Amino acid sequence: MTSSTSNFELLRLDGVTRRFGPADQPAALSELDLTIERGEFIALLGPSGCGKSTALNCLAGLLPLTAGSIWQDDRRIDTLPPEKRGFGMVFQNYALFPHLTVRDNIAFGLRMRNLPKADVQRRTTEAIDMVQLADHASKLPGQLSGGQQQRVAIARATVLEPSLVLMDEPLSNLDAKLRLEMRTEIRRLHQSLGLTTVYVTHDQEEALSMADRLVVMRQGKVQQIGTPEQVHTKPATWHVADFMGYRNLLPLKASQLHGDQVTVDLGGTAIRGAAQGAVAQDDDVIAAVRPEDVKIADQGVKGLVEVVEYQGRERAVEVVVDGETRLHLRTEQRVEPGEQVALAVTPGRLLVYPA
Ligand SMILES: Nc1ncnc2c1ncn2[C@@H]1O[C@H](COP(=O)(O)OP(=O)(O)OP(=O)(O)O)[C@@H](O)[C@H]1O
Repeated sequence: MTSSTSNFELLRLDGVTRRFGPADQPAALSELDLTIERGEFIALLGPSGCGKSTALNCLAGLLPLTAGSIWQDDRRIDTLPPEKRGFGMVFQNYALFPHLTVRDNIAFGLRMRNLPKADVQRRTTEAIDMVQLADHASKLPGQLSGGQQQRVAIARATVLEPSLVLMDEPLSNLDAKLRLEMRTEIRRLHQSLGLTTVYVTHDQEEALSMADRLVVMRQGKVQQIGTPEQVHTKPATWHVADFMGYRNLLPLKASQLHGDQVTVDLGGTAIRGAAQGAVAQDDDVIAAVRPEDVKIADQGVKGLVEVVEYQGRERAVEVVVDGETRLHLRTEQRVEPGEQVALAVTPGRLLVYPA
């Protein structure tokens, strides 16, 4: 094995920063600290423009760092060109060789390594099957759909079993059904080949279902690093909560404190939530709760149903409390616009952030 593909125990990003403009402007990526263990599946998650691709390109060696360093164990690698890093890459527009068939595109890297012919054939066939392209193996990239081309790129990158695989929204061109299948396939491949993967997506569901740890970013900065469960149930800031599906973000006041519990007043009804960060009495706060944790009840916060959207088994309902605060909830109950309802929040599910 050459040194470029040697494996590692830890990959460490230390204060990785990348600017595209002058130093008085916010950086595209600001002081990213992250340690990745061998075998981990890491998702970089966040809204458009938050710096995910910039982070991945810095890792890949496609963008020089403005500041900081990247280490593979005790070897500094941010000064190496991309090809010396030996990483597998699947990017949105990662060009295939147009004059080579699907099979030859996938086999290319293996052949370059002078592996025995039978090995090349076996591994290539496995990779083609994995991305479900057996029927297209003899076609040229130009004869494939965008999604099929992307699958060739995934197979081509992973067939080499690189020490690190970098993927930037690799499923973005696929239809919904195939996207779900490929999620599982990529995760399976990651596991069975013992890969280490860094995966960029703006799709929280994709990140939650695939990754061991999520790095949630906003405006070039890390907001939270944690397991899917940590990020999903205990978002570090209300921005992360917003991104993780806490659609109800209510600007309220903290009326009482009891340890780490906070009482807020919503439409004349006191509700208890768990303080996330430093909250003092009478502080302005943001109370966050998911639509699925707000229920129509016999008593509770009074509101007026304004919008009802049919969504199969459930309905998405928008209720106005006190004539101004909008609450989103999901219910199997039949309700109509104009109806008065009472709402209850599932105990323990209201999170209260400093505003
Ligand atoms: N080559 C460039 N020149 C100037 N600004 C850039 C360049 N590349 C990215 N940026 C800026 O850096 C910021 C982060 O961009 P980046 O592509 O990393 O975001 P992202 O989270 O990957 O977004 P998306 O999901 O839309 O791809 C954005 O404000 C973007 O406009």
